[in-house]
Amino acid sequence: MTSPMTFAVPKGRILDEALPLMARAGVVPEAGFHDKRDRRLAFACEDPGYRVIRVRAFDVATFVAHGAAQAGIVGSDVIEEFDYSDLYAPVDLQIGHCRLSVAEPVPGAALPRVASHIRVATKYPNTTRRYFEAHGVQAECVKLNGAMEIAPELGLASRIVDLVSSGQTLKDNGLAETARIMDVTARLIVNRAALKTDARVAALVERFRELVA
Ligand SMILES: Nc1ncnc2c1ncn2[C@@H]1O[C@H](COP(=O)(O)OP(=O)(O)OP(=O)(O)O)[C@@H](O)[C@H]1O
Ligand SMILES: O=P(O)(O)OC[C@H]1O[C@H](OP(=O)(O)OP(=O)(O)O)[C@H](O)[C@@H]1O
Repeated sequence: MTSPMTFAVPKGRILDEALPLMARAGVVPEAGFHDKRDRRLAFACEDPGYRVIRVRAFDVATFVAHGAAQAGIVGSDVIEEFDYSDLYAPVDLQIGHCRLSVAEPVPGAALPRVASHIRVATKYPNTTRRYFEAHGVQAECVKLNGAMEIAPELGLASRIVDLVSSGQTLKDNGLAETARIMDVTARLIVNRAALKTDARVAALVERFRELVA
C-alpha cells in the first residue's frame, strides 16, 4: 500500500483560516487534531491518503523543502526568508493577509536618510539584509524569535522588521511603521521532486487552484 501523503500546517494563527480550505480540498484531519490536550504532531485524515503534521511555521517550509512532507501551507514571508530551491509555491490561498515592515521608535525616518550601517532586530534576517542592501544600507541583524517590538526600547537595535496586520502591536509598543518590505499571504507549497514523481501532489495542487480561482 502507498503511504499517505504528508501535509504540513503551522500550528498557530493561519490554521483557523486554512482548515476550511483544506477540507474543501479533501484534507480533513481526525478529531484529535482539534484537541489542545492532544500532544501528537501527526494526525490521520478522514481520507487515509493523507496525514497532517502540525509544526512551527518556519519548519513547515523545511519539512516540505526536504521532501519529509510533500505539501503544506505557509506564509509567503517564510518562503521569502528561506528561498529554498526545492520548494514550489503554486497557489496563493488568499488567507493570512499581513505585511512585513520596518518599524522604529520615531516616525519619519524614510530609507534614503538612514545611516549606511544599522542594527535591526528580526525573525527574518535574510529578507531584511536583502531589503536594506537593495537600498544601499548594510543591516546587521539580531535574530529574535518573537517580541521584536521591545528591542528598540532596550537598545538592542534601532529598528525592527516584523509582520504587521492591524498595527496594534506596533502602536502599543511605541513604534511606527516606516517602510513596507512585502505584502504577505499564505501559499500552498509542495516539494518540487514530489510534484514531478507523485501524481497525487499534482492533483492536490489542481484542487487548491480551483478553490481559489
Ligand atoms: N498579525 C498577523 N496577521 C495575519 N497573519 C499573520 C500575522 N502574523 C503572522 N501571520 C502569518 O501567520 C504566519 C505564522 O503562522 P502561525 O501563527 O500559524 O505559525 P506558528 O507556527 O504558530 O508561528 P511561530 O513559529 O511564530 O510560533 C506568519 O508566517 C504569517 O504568514
Ligand atoms: O499588527 P498586529 O495586528 O498587531 O499583528 C502583528 C503581530 O502579529 C504577529 O505576532 P503573533 O501574534 O503571531 O505572535 P508572535 O509574537 O508569537 O509571533 C507579529 O509578529 C506581530 O507581533
